Amino acid sequence: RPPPKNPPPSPRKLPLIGNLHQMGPFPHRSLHSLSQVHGPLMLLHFAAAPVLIASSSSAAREIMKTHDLIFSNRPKSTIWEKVMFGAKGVAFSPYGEYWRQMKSIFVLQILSNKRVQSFRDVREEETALMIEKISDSGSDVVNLSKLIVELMANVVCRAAWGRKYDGIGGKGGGARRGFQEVLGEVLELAGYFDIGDFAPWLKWVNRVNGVYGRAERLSKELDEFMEGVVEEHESKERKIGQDFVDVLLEIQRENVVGIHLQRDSIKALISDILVAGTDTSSATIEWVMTELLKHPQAMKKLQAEVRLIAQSNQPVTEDDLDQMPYLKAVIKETLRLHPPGPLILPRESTKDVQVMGYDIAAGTRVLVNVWAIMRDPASWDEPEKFRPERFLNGCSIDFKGHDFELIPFGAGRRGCPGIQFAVVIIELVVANLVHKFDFAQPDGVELDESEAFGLAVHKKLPLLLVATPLSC
Ligand code: HEM
Repeated sequence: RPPPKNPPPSPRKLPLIGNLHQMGPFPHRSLHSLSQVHGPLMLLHFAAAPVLIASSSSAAREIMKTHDLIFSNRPKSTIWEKVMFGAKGVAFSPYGEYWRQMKSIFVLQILSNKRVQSFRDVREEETALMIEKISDSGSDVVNLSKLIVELMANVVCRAAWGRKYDGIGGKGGGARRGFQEVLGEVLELAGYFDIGDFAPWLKWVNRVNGVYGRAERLSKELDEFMEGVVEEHESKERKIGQDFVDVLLEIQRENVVGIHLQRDSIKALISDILVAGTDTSSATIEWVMTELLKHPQAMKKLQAEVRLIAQSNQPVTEDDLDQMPYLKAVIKETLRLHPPGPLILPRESTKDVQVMGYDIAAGTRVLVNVWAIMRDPASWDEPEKFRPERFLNGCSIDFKGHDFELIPFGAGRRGCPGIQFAVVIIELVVANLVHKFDFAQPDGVELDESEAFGLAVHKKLPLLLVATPLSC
């Protein structure tokens, strides 16, 4: 095919590797710097593959709204396919009828408002347990990051299959190692940059360095694990509940969506929830607490709001959350500055199309740099500052995918179906933490804000704190 006549501006590329040398360890930051020279829509090359980079809210709107249908495909991911049951879930399945049916199961059945509500007890119990662990630590240093990761894994696993992540073995009585370790490795590999997806002639690199071998081993382990979960749910002795696996098995039995839901699809959908739902939410809570520690005035203001609404000797409940506008503003501001997926998930064009007047060829990958968009001075006053107040006083900007200057959950057909599931647990955990404790850095420990890039961008170093209960 001849190259498009009017492509977007491109930084100079090198033979064979294209622009890969310009990526660095934090691609969202490198791409942001490049966009300041080449503009809000750039065409880069990762090896030979063209990759469109959108770095402004208008570019994002054209891609995820005006031409959403054309950009609703996901590019093929070899690792995701190997580990996640042939990518038969929602997140990486190609756009088409199968994806539409899986997404409708997510939106209407698994992550509907009613279903998310039904896990209220799970969220409140797990939050109370975490608060108890912190209380028990006395004046010792608490690794809050670790507690938050465990809490999120417990909440998601209890919603998915009715038990905590460490309370279940694989098929035949036990996986070879704990589920937490398996999940940790799945998350690590899911965030791996696979050069073989951009330059098939470089796939040998991942065979030699063992990444594909690891993915294949991990896929067997995950399959064994999920098979144990599904078999347990099918067993006649078990009382039918309403966790995600129960819902999926019922859809399978009753043929609700008009297709036979295969066993691998059930395992893939559950795995999608584990991968997309745990790390993103725990990273967000970590960043909220980090920003609050860095900004004592905001912490005080939030504590005052929460302590006014919730009774001092009772935990904050989900009923209380609607009366906490500052809490909601703090969470929005944190997602603006620290989106767990700074480049969201990649998209791919299915047809030739024009974006902002430039020609984009079919089959072009797309990365929307929401990190850059949400720090764009054209949309935000003092964008680098943490100022939750910007979302108060009648500001109607929300992150549900309509305001393209704030899109940490993406937008359009491929937008995140887990917003409600994520937001309610994030709000509940943060409200309970600041309600119950005053926090301080341990002596001699600086508040570190470095990032670790992966499927979700976390803090590089764990958040270590000393927690003093309110009553002291
Ligand atoms: C703070 C928490 C979360 C953030 C920031 C987040 C962000 C995102 C983003 C940016 C995308 C890509 C959207 C696009 O391409 O436009 C996405 C997709 C997705 N998310 Fe989330 N997410 C979060 C929590 C969750 C939770 C809790 C679940 C499930 C329980 C979930 C399930 C999914 C799924 C299945 C997709 C793929 C959708 C598709 O391809 O059609 N996410 N998420």
